[in-house]
Amino acid sequence: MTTLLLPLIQILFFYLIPFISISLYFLKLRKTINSEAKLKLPPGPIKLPLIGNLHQLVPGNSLPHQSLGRLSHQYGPIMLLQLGSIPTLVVSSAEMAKEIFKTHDVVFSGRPVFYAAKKLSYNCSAVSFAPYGDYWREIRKIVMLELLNSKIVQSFHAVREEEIKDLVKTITISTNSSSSSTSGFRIINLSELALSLANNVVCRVAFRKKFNGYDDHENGKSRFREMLHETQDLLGGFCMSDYFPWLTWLNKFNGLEVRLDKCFRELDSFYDEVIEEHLDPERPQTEHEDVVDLLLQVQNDPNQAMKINNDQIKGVLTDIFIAGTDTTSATIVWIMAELIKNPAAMTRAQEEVREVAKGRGKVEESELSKLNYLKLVIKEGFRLHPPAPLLVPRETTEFCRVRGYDVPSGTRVFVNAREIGRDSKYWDNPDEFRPERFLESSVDYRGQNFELLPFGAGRRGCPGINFGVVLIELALANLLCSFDWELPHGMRSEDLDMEEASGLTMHKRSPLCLVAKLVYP
Ligand code: HEM
Repeated sequence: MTTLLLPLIQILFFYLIPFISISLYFLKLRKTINSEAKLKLPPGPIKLPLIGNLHQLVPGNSLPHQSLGRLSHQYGPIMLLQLGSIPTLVVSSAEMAKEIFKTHDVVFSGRPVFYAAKKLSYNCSAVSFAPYGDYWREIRKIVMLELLNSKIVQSFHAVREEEIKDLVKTITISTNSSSSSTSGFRIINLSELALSLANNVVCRVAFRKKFNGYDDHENGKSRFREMLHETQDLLGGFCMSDYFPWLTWLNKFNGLEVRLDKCFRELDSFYDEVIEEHLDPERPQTEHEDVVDLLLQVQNDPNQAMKINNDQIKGVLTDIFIAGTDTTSATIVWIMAELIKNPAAMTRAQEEVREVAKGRGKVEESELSKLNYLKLVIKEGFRLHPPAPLLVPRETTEFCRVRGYDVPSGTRVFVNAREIGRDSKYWDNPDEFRPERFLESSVDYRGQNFELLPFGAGRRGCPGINFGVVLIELALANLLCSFDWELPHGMRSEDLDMEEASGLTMHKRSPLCLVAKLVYP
């Protein structure tokens, strides 16, 4: 019996399924070609059979936003590519971004469903991955009103201040121990410390536990760190079926499904543990509620229009971990790297924070509004290094005409925020880090000025902007207040690697390692 079944299964997997998939692909292709012939589509490069323009996305060592930026110089600020079998619109100018985020915002408010994201966001229960519609509207409203409004973000100030105090203490202890250095000063890995800071703040705000509190002591590993890292890796990695949906069956055989299942099970049991702890009536009360407390209150509130279940709570927690940690730490690192390369800006920012912190040696959250120059530094950092260079992909929900071009329903959309932030049409010497350019300008990053879009814009613009920015401001203010920063001995600022890494968030490719010298108040 088994000897008969085996060849049959082999025929099915190796011949029949690929044959059916390829036939379906060509049938769809014929239908698409027929309907495209009648449309006035945006310009774009010639497509190869089967893969379309996929080969042009990552030529050589380029990252997708860099390759797309180069293509847009050739084909214009609105271009259409075919990535695998997915029509993809790429928007690369402020004018075109305004068209899609303002004039056609509703049509452009869909999100494509990616294979890994669907599973890890509890079947798209997270705000960021939910399809445009009633569920997304309600869950976003809950997140905006109950979790991320400015009063609640402000209520977490003690967590931020404590974590930054710990960060300064860790660096101070390192600077006092000269054991591991060659020049008498210890080298600080700021990339690692900034990531720990963001993770600790988000974990304490989300469920009142330190990021390092979930350690696997037996194996000496941080269970949470590994889980978060794997989730980000899966969400940011390349998945064939996101470009060739007819190849979804491959995920069962290429190891992806197994990896995803394992990651999901770990994440899920971790969330279950956290929710159970929060439901324990014996749990000690504290002054402030955390995100899980707030979501459980929403779940039990009879006045809420939508009843949320535990999977939806877990989806929102995934939102907060994924969207709120790497983006913030990457920004802190890029800005510190730019300041070290631009000593005049560093000195000006330090003079400002030290004046505000006079005699106390630290900046408090209530004093951030006085740091005008630091705010310009942060704007300039976001312009040059938006942590999500292509934002989060959108998808058109129906047919639409943009500046005379036809954009079919279901088109995937990338907005190249990094390219727009360096467009010489809006920015003088666009590659220069020059915070003073904002002195005479009211341009801001909150989604109203389409030449600066690190948080996106429109209905689906980032709801965590206040949460992210306040941590970035407070961290930078205190790093600049407490320490003088230098490059390691013998290194020149031209040697500092400013290359970008691939992944869900645009990190600096190599960690930022600097020498810190404690400044006494
Ligand atoms: C430097 C920090 C951050 C940056 C640069 C950033 C950037 C972005 C971008 C570009 C988008 C896509 C916007 C669009 O499609 O127009 C987004 C969406 C989102 N962000 Fe952020 N983000 C940051 C911090 C945060 C934080 C701290 C949270 C939560 C605590 C958060 C939660 C979200 C959520 C839930 C969405 C999805 C919104 C939707 O689809 O309706 N973000 N973010």
